[in-house]
Amino acid sequence: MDAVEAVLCQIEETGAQAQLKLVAHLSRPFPPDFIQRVLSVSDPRTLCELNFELGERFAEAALAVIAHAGLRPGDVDIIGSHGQTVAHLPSSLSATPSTLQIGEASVIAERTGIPVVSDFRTRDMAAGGQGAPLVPYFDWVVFRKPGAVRAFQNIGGIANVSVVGDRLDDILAFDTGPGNMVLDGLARRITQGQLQCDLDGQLSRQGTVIPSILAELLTHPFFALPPPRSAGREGFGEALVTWLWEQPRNKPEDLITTALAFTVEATARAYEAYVLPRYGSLEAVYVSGGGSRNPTLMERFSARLAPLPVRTLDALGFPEGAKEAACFALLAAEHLVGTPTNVPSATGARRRVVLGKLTP
Ligand SMILES: Nc1ncnc2c1ncn2[C@@H]1O[C@H](COP(=O)(O)OP(=O)(O)OP(=O)(O)O)[C@@H](O)[C@H]1O
Ligand SMILES: CC(=O)N[C@H]1[C@@H]2OC[C@@H](O2)[C@@H](O)[C@@H]1O[C@H](C)C(=O)O
Repeated sequence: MDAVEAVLCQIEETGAQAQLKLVAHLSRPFPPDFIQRVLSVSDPRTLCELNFELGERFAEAALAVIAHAGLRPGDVDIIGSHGQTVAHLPSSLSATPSTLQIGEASVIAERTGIPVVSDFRTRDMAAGGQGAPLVPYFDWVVFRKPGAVRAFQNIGGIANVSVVGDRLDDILAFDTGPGNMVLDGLARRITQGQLQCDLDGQLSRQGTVIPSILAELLTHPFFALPPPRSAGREGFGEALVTWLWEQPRNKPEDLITTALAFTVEATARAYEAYVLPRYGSLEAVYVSGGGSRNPTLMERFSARLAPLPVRTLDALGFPEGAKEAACFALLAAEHLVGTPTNVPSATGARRRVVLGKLTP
């Protein structure tokens, strides 16, 4: 931990015949404050174990879906694994833009015998981008319709939109803001852990919106950022849920109804600010992600965007819940042939780059 040793070697031949010549060597010390920061990472053991545990879970899921299709691992060329985002810090949140997805690809490759492409976001970020959203390339390849402009709205933990016309370099895509993250946190608190989310919209349907809290939520600094922009748990996670929960004298059902209105309003305002001024009108908005399974959310989002048609992605014959995983299957396949799959107009990267890392 004191320094980084850098060597340049010339290596001829391979295996037992390999011959290594040391060409140069430098030792570059770390500054003391950097060493202190590395030493102070608060819970490296949990992070280390979770990386491998997630790898096991992802491997089991991959083997299960292959079996479900009536295939064997040997029939599959490549696995694309997005991983679990544990931190996402674009330039708006950190002087060291960075992002971390875990779920060890070596474990997946070892358990399945299939090569894995993983860690898709880092190269885009290294090229000056946000590292997100990455789904626009997939939306354009799979769902574009000649002559039409379609919006693809994901409502996951975070919500993001891709607006797709004929040309890849003309895509507008960005994170609109909160999806289900705030709702999930409140649902857990309201039901003392009985429900992990606002299941089927049953909690948010019972309350009324608290206008003063909604107005305060909409002053969140994320909304002042123009696209390209991306969000995460850092802005819309537990800290925000705690703030909401601690607002005095409110009924729990009114708080969750207000949180749902927050997602609806933040998303609709993103269309009004950036999408509609640029495109005029859209063929339709196709919604995917868990939020599309919340009827209260879908009703209020459709009503807010009317007369724009709002449908679930299933209307195009593609199951909405499968979209993000399918996206990373496509990005993994394109990694193998060297196709750049980030969309600089969406992420803000300086250039198009090949995404992902290959674990053979
Ligand atoms: N039946 C349902 N009723 C209400 N909410 C639901 C329902 N099913 C799923 N959800 C919500 O959807 C969320 C998961 O959505 P999804 O799987 O699209 O997100 P993710 O992919 O994990 O997040 P992200 O898209 O931000 O990466 C759950 O946390 C939950 O809040
Ligand atoms: C850092 C990260 O994991 N971001 C996710 C998250 O979930 C939705 C939204 O925020 C989006 O930007 C992204 O996922 C999709 C798949 C994307 O990159 O397009």
